[in-house]
Amino acid sequence: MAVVAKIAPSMLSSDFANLASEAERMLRFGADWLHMDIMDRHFVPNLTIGAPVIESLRKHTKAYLDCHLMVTNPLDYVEPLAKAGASGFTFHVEVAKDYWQDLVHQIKVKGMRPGVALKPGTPVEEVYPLVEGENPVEMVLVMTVEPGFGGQKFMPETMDKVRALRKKYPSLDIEVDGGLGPSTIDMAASAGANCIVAGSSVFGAKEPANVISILRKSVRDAQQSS
Ligand SMILES: O=C(CO)[C@@H](O)[C@H](O)COP(=O)(O)O
Repeated sequence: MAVVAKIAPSMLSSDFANLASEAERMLRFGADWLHMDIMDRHFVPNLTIGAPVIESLRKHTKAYLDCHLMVTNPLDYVEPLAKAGASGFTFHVEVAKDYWQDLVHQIKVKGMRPGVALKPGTPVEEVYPLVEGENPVEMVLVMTVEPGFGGQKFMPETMDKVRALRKKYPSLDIEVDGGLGPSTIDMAASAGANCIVAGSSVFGAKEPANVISILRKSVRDAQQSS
């Protein structure tokens, strides 16, 4: 089964004081998902949002809220985020090596879609057991910058991981996040990524709808030529 292109503007680059209207604007411009960066100032050196903000946003939209947990203790967030209305729950493999099975089980029981993320320095082999296990994750998020901040430079060397994942798992959702925009998307799309997170390139554009459509076209073109 072919994987579907999903374009997910990172709301970290939005005006947080107007989150609901920013979300509505992105969906109107063609976004498939809204990417929500949850940071605890421990796993990463930045602090952003948590369940209360997801809950507030959920009151204004039915959109898929793709939550990326850059936190040291993801288990603590399962119940609150489920209650808040999160759709996807992507945790980092670096913190969950000893208990990912329980974590994935709880995420699914609470009705969310589990994903696993890995930092640029983490070997891709570390997520294989999570994709192949009895209770597998449904998406792998390959970080293409060091997690923590928007507006960083895309790291092309992370594409080896995307290529390896796509070769091994033809129907897996593979997400990339960090430094993606019109000048870098072809590298990610041709490596096999189908879920594209983009913050500054979309929110900083004069015409965000154009950027969203360029990102989608690149993924579709790469899929057709593969
Ligand atoms: O998770 C993160 C940063 O840790 C990202 O979601 C960024 O927010 C993406 O922003 P750009 O690199 O596209 O500006």
